[in-house]
Amino acid sequence: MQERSIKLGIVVAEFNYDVTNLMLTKALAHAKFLGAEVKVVFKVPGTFEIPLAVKRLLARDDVDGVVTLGCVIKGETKHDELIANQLARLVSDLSLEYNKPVALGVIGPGATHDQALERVEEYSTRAVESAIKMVKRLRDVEKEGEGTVVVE
Ligand SMILES: Nc1c(NC[C@H](O)[C@H](O)[C@H](O)CO)[nH]c(=O)[nH]c1=O
Ligand SMILES: CC(=O)[C@@H](O)COP(=O)(O)O
Repeated sequence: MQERSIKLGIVVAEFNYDVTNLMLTKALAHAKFLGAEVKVVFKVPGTFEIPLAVKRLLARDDVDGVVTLGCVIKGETKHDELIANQLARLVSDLSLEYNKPVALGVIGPGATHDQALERVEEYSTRAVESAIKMVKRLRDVEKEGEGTVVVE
């Protein structure tokens, strides 16, 4: 039986765009490599604006899961922690609210620019893989079978 297609949305912050644009490129390529369709890319000014965009994409019937991409670089204050910590909490809450996976592809907080560049591929591809795996496994877990059903 042919597997159902997987449709993703990507929300990417424009802040630190020299980093996040590389992340977007990697994420799009990895989604294509894994056979998923990216229906929409929503660019927001910064990581702080990601949650509202995620909420809008999760409400779409043609989006099975959302990948978030951002880069939060340490400044002189703890402003980076404020942004990153809120982001993680809010997107996790949205995932539970909409019963759809939201993958975290946000570098930081506390990152230097060099550390961010070193993590572009790891964070982008990991977030795409997580979203795709969770879409598949959330579908599989509904299947009923004889004995123990292992979802993997
Ligand atoms: N310092 C970083 C920001 N700051 C901007 C905020 O995300 C937001 O856009 C602004 O406060 C207006 O609401 N954003 C990042 O993505 N990364 C940073 O390092
Ligand atoms: C994470 C940021 O918004 C960063 O630019 C803040 O810098 P600062 O902590 O020096 O205000």
